[in-house]
Amino acid sequence: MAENILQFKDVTVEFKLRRGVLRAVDKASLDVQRGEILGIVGESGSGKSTLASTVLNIVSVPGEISGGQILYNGKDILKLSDEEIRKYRWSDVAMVFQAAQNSMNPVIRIKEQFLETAAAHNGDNISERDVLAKARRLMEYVRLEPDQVLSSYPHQLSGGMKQRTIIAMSLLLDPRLLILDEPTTALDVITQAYIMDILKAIHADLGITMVFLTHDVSIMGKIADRMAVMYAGRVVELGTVDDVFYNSLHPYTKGLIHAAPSLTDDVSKRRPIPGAPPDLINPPEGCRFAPRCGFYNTGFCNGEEQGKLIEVKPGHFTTCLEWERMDA
Ligand SMILES: Nc1ncnc2c1ncn2[C@@H]1O[C@H](COP(=O)(O)OP(=O)(O)OP(=O)(O)O)[C@@H](O)[C@H]1O
Repeated sequence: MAENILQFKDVTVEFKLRRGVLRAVDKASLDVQRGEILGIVGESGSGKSTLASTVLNIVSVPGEISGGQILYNGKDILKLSDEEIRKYRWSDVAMVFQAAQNSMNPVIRIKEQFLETAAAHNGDNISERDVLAKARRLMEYVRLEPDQVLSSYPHQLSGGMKQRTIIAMSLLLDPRLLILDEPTTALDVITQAYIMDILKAIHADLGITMVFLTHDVSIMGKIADRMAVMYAGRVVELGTVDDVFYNSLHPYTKGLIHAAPSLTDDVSKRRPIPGAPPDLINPPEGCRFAPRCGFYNTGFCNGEEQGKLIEVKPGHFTTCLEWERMDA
């Protein structure tokens, strides 16, 4: 059986807002296997980024992790001391944030950004010389010209170059798990494909575990081994990419796949999912997808769900009670 590097167990994250409590992640459970590339897909607002931020315990204010556990190599990261978590960030787990290319410090050169990262998170005190030697090697890894890029300011680089620089920086302290939040979304298709290629090469070379978050389901087949589908704060389906694509066990997954643009498909065959995701302050009882689901109220589904992922076929999980009718 595959060994888990990371486990989310019933993780709940709440934002206490004026309007009420918004539960961005609601009892999400998910295992990440050592060495795999796991994709998490879901519409904007489904809770992907919030779930990912729990891995580093950096949920943004006014959010808080109000329930569940996040286990890294079996250890509850919510119980780490400040010193332990500082070392754990970047050296065990690194994250490339959404639109990270816009968040680089504009007034310092790339090489100083590498040095600052090492200084902030590296307990073993590698010398500046070693940090820069490593930065050069990593730049080659992401197919950038080291001397030119390391002495540049962020504005001197294209969007794709900045994103590759950030991927290189995330590898500086040899993390075992890399989380990438929409790493190619702001980029053109050619640059996207190039970055995907680089990520696959890094994965093959370093055997690093990757968690890849995106709203674009069509990317999954190009990069991931397994994929999880999130809807309204919950993980509703999980399995190998092939199983989830070709034998979907949740109507939301089917909807997402049929709504996805494809370069080869006839655009007229694209079918958007009707309606909109629920308000997470007052979500519907039972299955949150029911109001948008073609199976709801057709005689056999009354909107109940299993409440958690159930393994209905080996390695393939769903929350939908009607999974057997999914081919109908
Ligand atoms: N700082 C915050 N304050 C209030 N609500 C927030 C905050 N951050 C996220 N949320 C809410 O939590 C829910 C989940 O958002 P999240 O960003 O995790 O989704 P996502 O699937 O990653 O979408 P996207 O790709 O658009 O970021 C949304 O309803 C969002 O409005």
